[in-house]
Amino acid sequence: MTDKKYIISLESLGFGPEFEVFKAEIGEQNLARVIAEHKERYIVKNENGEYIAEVIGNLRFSAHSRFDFPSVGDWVSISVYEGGKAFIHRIANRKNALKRQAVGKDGEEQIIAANINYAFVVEAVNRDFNINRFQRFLTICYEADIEPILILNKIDLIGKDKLSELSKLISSRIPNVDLITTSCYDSSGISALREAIQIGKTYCFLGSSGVGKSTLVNRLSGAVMMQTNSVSETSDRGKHTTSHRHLVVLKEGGLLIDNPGMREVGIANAQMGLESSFQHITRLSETCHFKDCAHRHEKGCAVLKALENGEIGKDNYQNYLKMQRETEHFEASELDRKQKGKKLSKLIKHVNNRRT
Ligand SMILES: Nc1nc2c(ncn2[C@@H]2O[C@H](COP(=O)(O)OP(=O)(O)OP(=O)(O)O)[C@@H](O)[C@H]2O)c(=O)[nH]1
Ligand SMILES: [Zn+2]
Repeated sequence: MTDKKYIISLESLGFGPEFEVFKAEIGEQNLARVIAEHKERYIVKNENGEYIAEVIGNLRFSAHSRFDFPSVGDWVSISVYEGGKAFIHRIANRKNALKRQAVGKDGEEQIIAANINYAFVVEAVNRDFNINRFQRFLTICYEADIEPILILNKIDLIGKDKLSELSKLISSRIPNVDLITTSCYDSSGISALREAIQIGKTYCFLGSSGVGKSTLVNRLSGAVMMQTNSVSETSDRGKHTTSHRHLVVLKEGGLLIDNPGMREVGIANAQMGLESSFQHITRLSETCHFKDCAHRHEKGCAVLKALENGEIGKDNYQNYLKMQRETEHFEASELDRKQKGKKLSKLIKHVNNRRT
């Protein structure tokens, strides 16, 4: 066990009523949250401190996929043994999970983090600013049932006029989602951001590479209660052990997950999220002549009509189609994967039958 002086409650680690049953089943003393993941080693934390943990054989053997392994943010049942080490026995049902498609394996999903309340979706104001990407990340949030908050960062790079122009654009395209404008350089908006963070809630940062996610996390955790440095004290691999995903517990409450590798986030099976992030288009599509209208060239398409009369922007429409295609592609490749799996198992049966 390490860092005894940082004793905190389960609630401040994000524990909520949805995990009460799990807690009752395993006993409070065995409950912990996964705060870091590195290969197959984890750091788990509870009221007593932090432990380096690995999954027990049973869990490993019964696992069907990556989903059955712990990920950052999971609540787990542990048993502690000597030297601040623990075994992970079970994972509580996830409230939600942020997923991405594994690199190179078409269609297969990986869990990035679990049990998240809010996502800070970050875009920077420089030349790369892209409202479609904002919307793309929103789609991911809605699909995962994570409430988004928009951050427009690096506002030190532009003047007041440009900022108000961008803010207007964002609030017209994405109404009903809070927007915080920040600069890590001159600190503007950082206190507003800090105020938006609630005690015991888990936040992840989404946004493409270079928008300033890590810088923002560092700014917020300037008074970090506890980075997960305890691993480096006990492991032989030094500080870099924690370079993977981890959950930072802020001194003033609130839990942050920085997400390196969010670059490859794709729209995995996000039909539902797509519908909520393009509410206007979805509402229109209910009045299309054909029920399965793809809004591309169909007769009586309400979306195309709205596009024609300027009710929806061309940009918005094209972005919608692009994400639609991606979703379809994902669904198709997943189906393909399942069919291949079936074919393979048939083949194996066939071979086995011939042997006997
Ligand atoms: N001008 C300006 N630069 C910033 C600001 N915030 C971050 N940067 C710079 O932007 C660059 C990228 O910042 P990071 O925090 O590494 O970006 P990231 O989103 O974490 O990127 P990945 O880790 O690749 O996903 C760094 O050089 C930062 O110093 C800001 O508010 N203003
Ligand atoms: Zn249509």
